Amino acid sequence: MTSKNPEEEHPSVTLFRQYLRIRTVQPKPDYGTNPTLSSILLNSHTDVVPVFKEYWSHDPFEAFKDSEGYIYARGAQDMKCISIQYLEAVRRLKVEGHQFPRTIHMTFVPDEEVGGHQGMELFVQRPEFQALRAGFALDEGLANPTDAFTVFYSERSPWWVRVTSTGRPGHGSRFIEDTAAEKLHKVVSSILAFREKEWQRLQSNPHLKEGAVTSVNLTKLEGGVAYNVVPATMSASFDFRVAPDVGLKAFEEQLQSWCQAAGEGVTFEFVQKWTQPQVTPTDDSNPWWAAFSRVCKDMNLTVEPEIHTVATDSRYLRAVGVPALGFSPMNRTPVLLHDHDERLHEAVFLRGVDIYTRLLPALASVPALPSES
Ligand SMILES: CSCC[C@H](NC=O)C(=O)O
Ligand SMILES: [Zn+2]
Ligand SMILES: [Zn+2]
Repeated sequence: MTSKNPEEEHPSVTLFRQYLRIRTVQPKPDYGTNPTLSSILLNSHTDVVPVFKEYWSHDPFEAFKDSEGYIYARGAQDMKCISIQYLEAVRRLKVEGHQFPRTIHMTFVPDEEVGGHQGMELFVQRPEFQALRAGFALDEGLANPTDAFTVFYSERSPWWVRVTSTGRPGHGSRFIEDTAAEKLHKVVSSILAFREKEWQRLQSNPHLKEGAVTSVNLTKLEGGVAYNVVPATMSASFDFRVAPDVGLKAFEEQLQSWCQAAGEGVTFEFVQKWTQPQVTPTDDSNPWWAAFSRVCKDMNLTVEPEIHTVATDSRYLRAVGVPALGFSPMNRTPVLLHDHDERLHEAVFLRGVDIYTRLLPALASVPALPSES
């Protein structure tokens, strides 16, 4: 059966034609990649967070470089640096004529900074994503002010919770009982007491890193219409970041009981709720980790494996079974993502290109996994 419409071409014919296009001409045959193996996905997001221009030393979209070599711009760390480092490393490897068994894909995705719902969350469900056959992914990490590099193997689950309290209204001059504010205050106290407990747990155990405990911040208070009117409803919004070892069902029950204990008419809703935390193993049973850490060792890089404190697109990749490491090759660099004067030293940037230039060949040469043979 033949077809005139190229879109209807039999997949075997397409494959045959793709094979014919690979120039396996002696004496320098380009044997190409091994497409039966899963690929390496280099992910970066292209969106950045807003700026408060008046607090910046330089225009945040000018990419000003000072006399010492610091480049100031929104996205300098988060994460336009990495997009270009990936491209530069791949370009170098191509110029040098390297070929690896595994294909390397790069994705430049939108929407990460507002949750990835229109970006990676959708993309991982698409046939185009399946077609990449990603076996392992690299995505963003964080800068590290010390000589070491942080690498993230998991992340906390963002739960954005809005607690709404209803109560008796009335004149602001009276002792009204069961007010919305009184009940909301109880919930706020319970949640801030929990926050304090987690903070103390982190402070008292030097082995615990920030990503390993649950954090919460009260980020919004809403309600009220006038000074002398007791409102019938008020709300408080919280940004919880739930550690990956926390039982999520029990945690939700805890939220429920804090609200119940505050009295009648206190409810909560989720504005963001991630429930599929995954951990990418960081031992040599994971061949991707073995390859990653071997390169770091060979390059004398000290690596500190941690749980990411913020939510990145890695969570969507891990949730569909693609192991991922969050890695931004920026040591000796203060963590300035989302901050004023976000900046990166050009030498650190260039060193990052060198690091990817070593990492990519190793990752793209990981031998066939048991599941691939
Ligand atoms: C909960 S979706 C928001 C994702 C965002 N990511 C980066 O900052 C974050 O606040 O962690
Ligand atoms: Zn980012
Ligand atoms: Zn960000």
